[in-house]
Amino acid sequence: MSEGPDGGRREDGSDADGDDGPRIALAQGTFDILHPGHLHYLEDAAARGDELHVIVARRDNVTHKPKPVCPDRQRRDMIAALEVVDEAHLGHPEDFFVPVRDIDPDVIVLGFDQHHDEAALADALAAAGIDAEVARATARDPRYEGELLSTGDIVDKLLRERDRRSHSEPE
Ligand SMILES: Cc1cc2nc3c(=O)[nH]c(=O)nc-3n(C[C@H](O)[C@H](O)[C@H](O)COP(=O)(O)O)c2cc1C
Ligand SMILES: Nc1ncnc2c1ncn2[C@@H]1O[C@H](COP(=O)(O)OP(=O)(O)OP(=O)(O)O)[C@@H](O)[C@H]1O
Repeated sequence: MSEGPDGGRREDGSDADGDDGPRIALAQGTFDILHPGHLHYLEDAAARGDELHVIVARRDNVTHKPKPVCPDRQRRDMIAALEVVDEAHLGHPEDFFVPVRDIDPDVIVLGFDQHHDEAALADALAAAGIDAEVARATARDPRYEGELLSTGDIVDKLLRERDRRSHSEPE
């Protein structure tokens, strides 16, 4: 499951796979309109390895909530530009494990509210012959009045403001 303070390295310094290469952490998500909650998640994930790779969900695969407004490549490019991210990957159209095999992570870090179940994911990884721990990041709590820590909240506020303006402007 999770890792120790040194990110799960063994006495000999090797990582979960027993090799001496960098310990790879993997995060994933939609990342439509970036906000401090995303940064918190990615910093939490990055702290669990030497390198952070991120899979950005393809729009067509986002079926559990409203689809992102920003195009796939734009969302990937924004994640790739973050200092804390070593590499951002646009997810596979059909097989979620294709990029996982390419990245070969030591730990897959789920977001604090991500709808994936750790145990189910661990079982699916084992069944696919993928050797990676599964961990869950913490949530960022609001640090100041009005901080927007959800893409959905940002969109809702934008729509409310636009609606208010359109009703207050003279005909
Ligand atoms: C291990 C793992 C691999 C994934 N691989 C892909 C993928 O290849 N393509 C994709 O479109 N989504 C992939 N996803 C799904 C999305 O990245 C993300 O988990 C899902 O859309 C929920 O994102 P949200 O927390 O931003 O709502 C993967 C998720 C996990 C946990
Ligand atoms: N406030 C937050 N604190 C920590 N992690 C967060 C926070 N908000 C989002 N995340 C994480 O960022 C990842 C990407 O989330 P996503 O792109 O769905 O953003 P979101 O703001 O949660 O979107 P939505 O509001 O549409 O659900 C997920 O793993 C999610 O858990």
